Amino acid sequence: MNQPRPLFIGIMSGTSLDGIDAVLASIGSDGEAAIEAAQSAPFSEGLRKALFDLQSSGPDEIHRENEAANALAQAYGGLVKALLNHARKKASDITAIGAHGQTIRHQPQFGYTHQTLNPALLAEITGIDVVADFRSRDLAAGGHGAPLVPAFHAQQFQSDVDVAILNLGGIANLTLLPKIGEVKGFDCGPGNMLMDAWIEQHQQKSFDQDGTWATQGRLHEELLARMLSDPFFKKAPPKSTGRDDFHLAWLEKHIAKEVIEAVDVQMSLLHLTVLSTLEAVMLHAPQTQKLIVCGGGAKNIALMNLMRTKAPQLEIISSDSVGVDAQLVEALAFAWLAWAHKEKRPANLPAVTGAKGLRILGACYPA
Ligand SMILES: Nc1ncnc2c1ncn2[C@@H]1O[C@H](COP(=O)(O)OP(=O)(O)OP(=O)(O)O)[C@@H](O)[C@H]1O
Ligand SMILES: CC(=O)N[C@H]1[C@@H]2OC[C@@H](O2)[C@@H](O)[C@@H]1O[C@H](C)C(=O)O
Repeated sequence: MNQPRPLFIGIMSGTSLDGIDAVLASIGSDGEAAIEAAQSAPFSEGLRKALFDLQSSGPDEIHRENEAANALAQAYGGLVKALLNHARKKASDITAIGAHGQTIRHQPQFGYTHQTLNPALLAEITGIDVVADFRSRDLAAGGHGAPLVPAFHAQQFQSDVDVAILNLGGIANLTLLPKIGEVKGFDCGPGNMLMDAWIEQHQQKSFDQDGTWATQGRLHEELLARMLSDPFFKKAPPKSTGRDDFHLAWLEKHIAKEVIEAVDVQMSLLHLTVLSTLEAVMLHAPQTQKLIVCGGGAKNIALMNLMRTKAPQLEIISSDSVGVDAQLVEALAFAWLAWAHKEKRPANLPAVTGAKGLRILGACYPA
């Protein structure tokens, strides 16, 4: 009789700061992963603000960071319990949790990136082994420590055509999967983060549902051109980015002193995400036939429509249509990264991150 596949939990809270996604996944001996159950939860207002404030320096940083790390472990722990209840599983059924933590600083040029979380507390709360701190080993080997999902994408989205996977989270990142040849991947710039920040400032909404507000505006060509002139877009990979580089002050610098209707700025930001990502595909993998979009941005109808208008030669689909819920791809990737750690398999791709070689990622806090 076939042995049941081991179960892992993956937990992701990404740069959008919208909340936490958790998946329960079964993973086979070759790393083939399937979602068995999932739960998501928004951040409490207090924790969201604490994490947002930690993105830049300020008084009492060390104390505030440790408090946030504990609060995040409590929030992750609560979601793990809800997930186990929902799936009718016990802690002892789970091999390990892969927990990303919250990126509050990403400075690979100084040799560090920091994902806050108290993994020891998460192991204590759940009674399950916790694998965390996935990025630091790649950085220690000279890499960016990001993006890490390309190895998982290569496993999950293998295809008989040249395919690209685009994650549209706060930041956008691409994995280029040729039929033959090496997997490439890099961060390509802002995903939803600037659109989220702008609508929050002008409409007090956390995001532009389906891109409805953006479509009421007009594209401001000069603003778009100024934003696209940021050197990050032309930089050769390996490259990674975050809130450290793209934020409201960056946008305001490009608006300069010009008076532009807020809704036109939103439409221009929608174009920025679409054009910068498509240009990256065309520059680095012009042979691409199919683009699989995941992350919350895959749910933005206006954004997906604009992508299809600007790149009619590509088949552009959401990962939903190839069987993986677009919102859960990254959480599934962290379940897979925990599996890779437990199996002592390297999970970074040096061609993507720029590391000197393959490394086993993460550190384990036994239950
Ligand atoms: N229906 C929708 N319409 C428009 N945008 C949406 C919709 N649903 C989700 N989003 C966008 O997706 C974002 C969340 O995406 P996601 O959870 O993939 O990001 P993340 O994981 O936090 O970021 P990253 O991948 O950069 O770490 C929201 O902040 C919002 O901008
Ligand atoms: C430093 C950091 O947290 N980077 C995130 C962020 O969100 C998207 C993009 O920027 C990607 O580089 C990465 O996350 C995914 C999970 C990754 O490592 O592949």
